[in-house]
Amino acid sequence: MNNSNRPVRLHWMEDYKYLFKVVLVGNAGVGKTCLVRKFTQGIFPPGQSATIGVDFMIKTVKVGNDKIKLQIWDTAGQERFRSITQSYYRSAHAIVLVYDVSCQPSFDCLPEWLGEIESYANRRVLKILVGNKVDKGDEREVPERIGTDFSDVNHFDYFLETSALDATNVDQLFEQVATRLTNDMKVTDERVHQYRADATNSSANSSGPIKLIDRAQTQLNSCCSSRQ
Ligand SMILES: Nc1nc2c(ncn2[C@@H]2O[C@H](COP(=O)(O)OP(=O)(O)OP(=O)(O)O)[C@@H](O)[C@H]2O)c(=O)[nH]1
Repeated sequence: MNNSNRPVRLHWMEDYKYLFKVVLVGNAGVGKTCLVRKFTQGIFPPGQSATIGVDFMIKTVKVGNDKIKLQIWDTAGQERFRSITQSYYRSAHAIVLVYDVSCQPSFDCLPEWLGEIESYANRRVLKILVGNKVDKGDEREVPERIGTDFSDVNHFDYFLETSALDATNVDQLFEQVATRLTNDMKVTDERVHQYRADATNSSANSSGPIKLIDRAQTQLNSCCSSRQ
């Protein structure tokens, strides 16, 4: 995660540790808005209309003892909004790519969405694949195994099937996102502290403290860019 994508570290008076941006993408009608509203408001909205451009909602979750704020961006799946939604990829810490298990064409479009992610998102973004509408048992067109295989082959960090209608795995989806991002961030923070401590100790015996800190940062960047 580069500096521009580091989560906002919040002042102590705001009692949460990190704020992460999560962006949902996928074909129109796969259920992105319903997933977000189920998680943030606990409702399945009747007659949900298509999203225009982008919308966002916020929810705070607990990861261990830490409060984590998720800023969840719900993008429009319709092609005509594509240029607007692309601009939201860059600052995302996690991208949730959603298809509808009862709609084969929404699964067939996944490579196109992956192309968008590769073109516009940070290359270390957390990638989650979601097959929604599992409540539509008899109407299923995409077997779970096919979703798992696609996730593995394309190096997603996590795959699960959900239902915004009956709440299957909805909380789990966003809790996984929060947990994984928090854990990644803590590892990065520990490395930064360690390198800074090493650089400070070394500089006590050296005439070039600035260079040592620069070198530590370079090492950190190269070791942190190995994800994916
Ligand atoms: N059976 C079932 N229907 C769902 C589920 N999630 C969403 N729907 C329905 O699918 C339709 C589309 O849902 P939305 O949440 O608007 O889909 P979207 O992906 O946000 O669509 P866009 O905003 O156009 O990109 C609505 O009629 C919902 O009621 C689900 O888990 N199960």
